[in-house]
Amino acid sequence: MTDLLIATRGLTKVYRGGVRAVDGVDLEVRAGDVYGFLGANGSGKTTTVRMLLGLVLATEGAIELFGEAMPRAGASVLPRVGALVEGPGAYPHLSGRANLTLLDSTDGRRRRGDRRRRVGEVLDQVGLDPADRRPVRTYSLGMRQRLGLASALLRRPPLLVLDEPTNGLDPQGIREMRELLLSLNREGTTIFLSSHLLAEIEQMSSRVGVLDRGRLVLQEDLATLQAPTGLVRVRTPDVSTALRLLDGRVVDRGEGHLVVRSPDAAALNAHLVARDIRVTELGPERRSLEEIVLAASESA
Ligand SMILES: Nc1ncnc2c1ncn2[C@@H]1O[C@H](COP(=O)(O)OP(=O)(O)OP(=O)(O)O)[C@@H](O)[C@H]1O
Repeated sequence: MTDLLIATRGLTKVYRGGVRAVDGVDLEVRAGDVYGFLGANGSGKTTTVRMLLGLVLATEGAIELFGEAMPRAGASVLPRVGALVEGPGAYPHLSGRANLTLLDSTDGRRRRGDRRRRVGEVLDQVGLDPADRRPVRTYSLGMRQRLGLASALLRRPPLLVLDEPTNGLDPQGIREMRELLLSLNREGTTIFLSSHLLAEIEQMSSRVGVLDRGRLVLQEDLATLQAPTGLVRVRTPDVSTALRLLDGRVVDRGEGHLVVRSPDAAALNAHLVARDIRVTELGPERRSLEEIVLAASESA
């Protein structure tokens, strides 16, 4: 499991009272991934994230972060992991800046002289005003979420583990968070993020894991999942002429469009245009993540 930044085998959590919140999960997160961990409310995402970070003890199974067994290797591994878990903790009577300064001072390996600059940089990065002196208790949920991310970034960790990072953010805040995470990923940070929002995972992730009632029902690269299906969607005002021409290859038709079996969209386009069929739009069909997730959950 060593070339993976996060690897679990048979990870299971049974809470007291018998709730099997996580059931035999094998995660594989590679360096450079934006791994979208998708699941409905209550499917076990938070429990999994907490086990990865050593905050909840697994009932069964193994966890490795950076190839080292958790929670045993926590002291050497966790400084390399930036985490944002539900309800980021901060001192409510202090400003965001003061909270981060305090946090930075607990890390003995950090140079004191750089602290001001370091703290200013991460505040800036997450879109909080470094000059803001208001106490955290006056912060909105979105501002607290940003502060939580700033704390996670303070050590410039190569791996971020984020539980629902866009919780409480407005659409503009969600977009900023997405752009920030993608830019960190481009610079080399591996990101594991949980979400119950399909669209969010579809827009951000290179790899997807889907949790359904505690079980991992799907884990695959998004590009593989959304590879062309061998079908091409054609939009044209000349549906009936096109239908006659493509007889036998049309698998579906609708108002102003056809779905055609064809391995080569460009060749199909040339064929239609050569027969004077007006094409307003044409492209390979890809399954949406929603369709993929529904199919995986149904067959599990
Ligand atoms: N401390 C606990 N004791 C008992 N059961 C728990 C505990 N924490 C979570 N559970 C149960 O475990 C299951 C999974 O919960 P978990 O919070 O991990 O899911 P989730 O996917 O993160 O959901 P959400 O998106 O709502 O946070 C749920 O049935 C929940 O009620």
